[in-house]
Amino acid sequence: MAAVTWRVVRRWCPSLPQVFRFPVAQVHLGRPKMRASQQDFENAVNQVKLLKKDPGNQVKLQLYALYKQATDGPCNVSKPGVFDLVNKAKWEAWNALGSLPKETARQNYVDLVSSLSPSSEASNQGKSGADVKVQESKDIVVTSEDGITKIMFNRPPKKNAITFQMYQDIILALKNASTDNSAITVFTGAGDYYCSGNDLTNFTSASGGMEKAAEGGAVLLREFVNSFIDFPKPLVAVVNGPAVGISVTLLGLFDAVYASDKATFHTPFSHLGQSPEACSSYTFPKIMGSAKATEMLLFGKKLTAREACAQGLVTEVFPDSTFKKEIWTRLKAYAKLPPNSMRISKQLIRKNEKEKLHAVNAEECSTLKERWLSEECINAIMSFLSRKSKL
Ligand SMILES: CCCCCC/C=C/C(=O)SCCNC(=O)CCNC(=O)[C@H](O)C(C)(C)COP(=O)(O)OP(=O)(O)OC[C@H]1O[C@@H](n2cnc3c(N)ncnc32)[C@H](O)[C@@H]1OP(=O)(O)O
Repeated sequence: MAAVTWRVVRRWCPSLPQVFRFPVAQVHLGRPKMRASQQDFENAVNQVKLLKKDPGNQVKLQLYALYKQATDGPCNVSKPGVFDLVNKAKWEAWNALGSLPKETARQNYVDLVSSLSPSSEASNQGKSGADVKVQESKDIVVTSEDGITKIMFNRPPKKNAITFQMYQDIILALKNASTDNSAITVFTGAGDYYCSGNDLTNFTSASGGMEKAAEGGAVLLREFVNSFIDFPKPLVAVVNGPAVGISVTLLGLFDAVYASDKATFHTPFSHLGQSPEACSSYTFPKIMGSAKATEMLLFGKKLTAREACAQGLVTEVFPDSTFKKEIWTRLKAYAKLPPNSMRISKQLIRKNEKEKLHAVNAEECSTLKERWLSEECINAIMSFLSRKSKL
């Protein structure tokens, strides 16, 4: 099987990868699908041979890398010489998958092949006997176009507040984006808000009592933030409007943050009887100095986009009237830069911080778990829900 894939890639990949455009594909994410079986994987390998349309060199390299990872595990061969262009590109694609588990690589391979041939997914599911209906998630919309995977909060009637399901959808979206053929990944919001933070009804509507909900929430939050800490490609936020709570704190883990001049940045944790998350207790003082971080994280000072830019949390601010046009033109140009180079540079920048970020995340989550059970927090949430308080 390896030889077949190797031949296919070699035939498809006669020169160094150029920058290829990928066709527009909209992927609605829902609950994680059943794990791909060995049979699904083998079916997908055979399906690749039958593809009528050349999917482009980027995709073929990704297929090669995932195949090798799924069958041989992490890259274990030495890097080809600098003039061995094709093999070097293949080696780099495989090596970039790091320690991705074999099962995950197998699943990603099957998903990637499914996305190339729309009818194949249904037939794969039929063959494995899994009659799993993939539930579409209307609240997180993931699209891929022009080398950019866009993950959009899509719950405008609730100002894009994040439900437990949306946290899970985002974890899955980031997992898929880390191995898809896009060069960069972008978060943005639908409607007038970027995101109003954690949905304050998450805990009150959870079955099984507050204690169980707090326990589960802390585990989910930790995994959610970890997927941002470990995300391997450039991660960009396009902040189209006000941002609150966790949607602000996460920005410290992004590689670039572009904002409309209508955006505001608000972390009202003390008002809610809570404490900072998403590593902001570490990233914010580092980005803006401890005095300014204290004003935001302890006193809940809301920043305008220009203030946030002056503090280093935002990369650049645009007039709202031209924001979308200007920013997408720019991002499309960035997405044409060599993806491996960007990924490797990000790895260098993030490498020395990772251990620290994971430790901070763990501590923030266990602190929050306690906070969610505190009287201060419960009263603040009840007050919001009974509309006595608005931020
Ligand atoms: C796994 C768990 C991880 C948890 C991590 C910890 C995260 C912490 C945080 O994110 S803390 C921040 C939480 N967010 C807030 O406190 C914001 C609360 N919302 C507001 O203060 C306001 O709604 C507003 C300022 C965002 C917008 O005000 P306004 O323009 O006047 O609109 P409405 O208030 O009428 O809102 C419209 C509609 O949306 C509902 N809504 C808005 N935000 C949230 C929210 N965060 N949670 C739940 N619901 C929200 C609001 O109730 C209205 O609903 P309705 O039309 O009344 O049904």
